[in-house]
Amino acid sequence: MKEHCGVFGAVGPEATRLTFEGLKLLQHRGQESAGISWRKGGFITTLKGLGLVGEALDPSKIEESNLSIGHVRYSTTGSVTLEEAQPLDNGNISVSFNGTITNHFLFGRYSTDTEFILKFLAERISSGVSLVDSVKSFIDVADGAFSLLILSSQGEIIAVRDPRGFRPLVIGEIAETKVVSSEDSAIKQLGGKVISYVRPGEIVTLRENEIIREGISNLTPTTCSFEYIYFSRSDSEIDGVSVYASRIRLGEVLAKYHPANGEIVIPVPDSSRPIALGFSRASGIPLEEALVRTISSKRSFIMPSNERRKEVLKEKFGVVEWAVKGKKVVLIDDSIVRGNTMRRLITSLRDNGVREVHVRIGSPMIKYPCYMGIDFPRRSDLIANVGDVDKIAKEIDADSLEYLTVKEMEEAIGRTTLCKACFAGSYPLKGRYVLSNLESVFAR
Ligand SMILES: O=P(O)(O)OC[C@H]1O[C@H](OP(=O)(O)OP(=O)(O)O)[C@H](O)[C@@H]1O
Ligand SMILES: NC(=O)CC[C@H](N)C(=O)O
Ligand code: SF4
Ligand SMILES: [Mg+2]
Repeated sequence: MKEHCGVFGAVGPEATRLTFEGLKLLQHRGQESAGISWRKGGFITTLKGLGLVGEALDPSKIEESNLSIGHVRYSTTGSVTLEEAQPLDNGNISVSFNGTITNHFLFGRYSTDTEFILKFLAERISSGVSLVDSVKSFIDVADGAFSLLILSSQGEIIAVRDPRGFRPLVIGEIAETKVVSSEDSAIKQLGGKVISYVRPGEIVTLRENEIIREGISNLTPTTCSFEYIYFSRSDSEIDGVSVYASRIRLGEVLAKYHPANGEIVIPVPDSSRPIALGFSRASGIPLEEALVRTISSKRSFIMPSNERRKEVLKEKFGVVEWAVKGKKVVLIDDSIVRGNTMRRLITSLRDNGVREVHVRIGSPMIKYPCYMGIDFPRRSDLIANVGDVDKIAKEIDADSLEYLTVKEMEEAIGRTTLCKACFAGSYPLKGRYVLSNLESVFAR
């Protein structure tokens, strides 16, 4: 799957430096491109590049400013080009966003949903509507997921979270500077503190001397379960719920309802580590770090094509033969999407003399596409499509395979206000869409 993106913004002293540092701490959310916009003398400048933050942005080209937003991208629309990288600016406003505008195609032909947002707002503003009111009419018409930052040449940043709160967004402060970030771990690691998680539907205006918060949605939030399962960093809290604690509990609940007859528990690094730890503690089966992740490897799931995903996986894992040879192992991952990771790992484990592989997954089976910020837009891409659990087990060559149920996942995360569309098929969207139409609109 391709997924999310990360957004970071700052108002106050050292805004651009903090944005640059913040983006590095959100790198797990997007690895295709990175960009920063800042305001100097009433003008907006944007610097963008392809690749990781360190490759894409030369810090010596970033000017000092007290108003800045940034982005790390994992595309869900369009392609991986510099033009489509974010932030996207028109000289007047600059837009940086995490999510997918599910209905953007109903408003015209845009290369990305970000372009739609920018043009929608620009059109309202040019007809005399204020930025905040333009944002309000955007919220009225847009469907889907958006944690969105808008930097204005007038000297403010507006931060908005969609009315269902699909993606995380948090405001905080680092010394004198007000910041907004996809995840609170970035704020805390930079020495700052959280002011508040942005509430679903809320519009926050950040200026040097004030924060104005308005508008809250009365819809039940449906925050993406995958933020807890895979996407966010373990040291983040989403809306006050610890991602690490959720992952530990996913493992404990997995051990409780889906025990496995193995001699060691092996995590698939990185994101399943706390899940495997929870499973190991609850089951009493010792944990072995028998898969070693190549230090330079990227997240495979957020690569833009299946070829690139497989390339990443080829170099990603080594197996500690000493730890696994002759053993029955319980292999824990947070999710199976296309099955690339599992296929590859089980083959490697067997090549290293493993006797039995029992796979336990810390999420329910992914059967439906996502159009709310994560990039698995076609049913045919999902391994769940090959049939029932036994067929999938056969496909990945596992001796046994079990997933959590949706209820068990909710029990573990400790939150029922979650989106579960990719597991259950019912989409918490405003509009009703025919799945096969969305599949062709979002096919890339
Ligand atoms: O079934 P698949 O299509 O292979 O996708 C699922 C895998 O992708 C993710 O890992 P990823 O490599 O993206 O990142 P991680 O190192 O953070 O776990 C996820 O944690 C699974 O391991
Ligand atoms: N993952 C995301 O949040 C992607 C943002 C936006 N839909 C894009 O394609 O650039
Ligand atoms: S469909 Fe799945 S991946 Fe997409 S927002 Fe909902 S829970 Fe998250
Ligand atoms: Mg993984």
